[in-house]
Amino acid sequence: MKPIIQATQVQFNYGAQVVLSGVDLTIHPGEIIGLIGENGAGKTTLLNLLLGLRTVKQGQLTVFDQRPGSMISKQKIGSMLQGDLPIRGVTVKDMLELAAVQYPNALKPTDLLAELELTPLAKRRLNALSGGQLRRVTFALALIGNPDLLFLDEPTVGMDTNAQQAFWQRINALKAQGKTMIITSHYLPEIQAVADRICLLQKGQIAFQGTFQALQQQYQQVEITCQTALPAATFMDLPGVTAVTKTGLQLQISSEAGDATLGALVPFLAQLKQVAVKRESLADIFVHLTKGAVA
Ligand SMILES: Nc1ncnc2c1ncn2[C@@H]1O[C@H](COP(=O)(O)OP(=O)(O)OP(=O)(O)O)[C@@H](O)[C@H]1O
Repeated sequence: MKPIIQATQVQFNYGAQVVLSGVDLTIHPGEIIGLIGENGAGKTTLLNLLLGLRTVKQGQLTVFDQRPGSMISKQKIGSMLQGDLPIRGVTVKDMLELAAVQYPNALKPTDLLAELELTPLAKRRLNALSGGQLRRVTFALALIGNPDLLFLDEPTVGMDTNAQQAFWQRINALKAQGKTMIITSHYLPEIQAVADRICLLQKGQIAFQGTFQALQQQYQQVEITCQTALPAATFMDLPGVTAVTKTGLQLQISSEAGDATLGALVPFLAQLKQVAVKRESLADIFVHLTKGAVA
């Protein structure tokens, strides 16, 4: 399948500050990419390059086989960027109608408002919306052109819990329709749940690209808990073990090589009860990978 986005050795700098370097990225139709990284890692800059708002300094970047910012790619992309402030004096419905005329396959504003449960806000001026309401309207603006490709930069910031749930339901529905998305978020459980692939940017470089499962496999930190009468010392020297604590019968083993440690526990299994293994979440792994790295 032909990729929608192809980045080869992309580099970008603001003056002397290199913000992105050596970025290779291929995104296929229907994929959801979770773009994560610390503050200042270069996520928004990458989205700006993909939108043609900034120009690549070195390397190649194509979107729908075109240079970023071309008319064809503009008509196929919907974006929700940080600090997006549409014209604030107009009403929600008028804003959507103004936006709709720019796209050949636009959705009907009233239908979209109904689908996103925004009809009660249709006649409200944008400057009379709360922060979370404005974010939801900005999402509607990203969808109005019925885009094939969506860039969503920290989309749920400011949304209340109900709005966030409705947002992720909508994202799953869009995924089912085959839309392609790049989503950045600092709420990593959201990214873990929705992304087909994670792309971790560190100081402007891609430090990891792949499924969450592949990241978990690469990062073998696990916590094993169980009940046993065996002394803690039995487990200290097993492969991968970094710490062992025991309180009463309750044993906790920390390991940096989960598969190796679990394998070495097999001979003891008859003496271990209620064994539980907790693998690291995306948020845990992110902390380990970025700890001490200042962007
Ligand atoms: N207009 C600009 N002029 C100069 N430097 C900039 C400009 N915009 C961003 N930068 C710098 O580029 C780097 C990358 O910024 P970017 O906004 O892409 O990071 P980010 O990963 O999106 O961060 P965050 O998670 O905080 O949104 C940062 O060091 C930032 O200070």
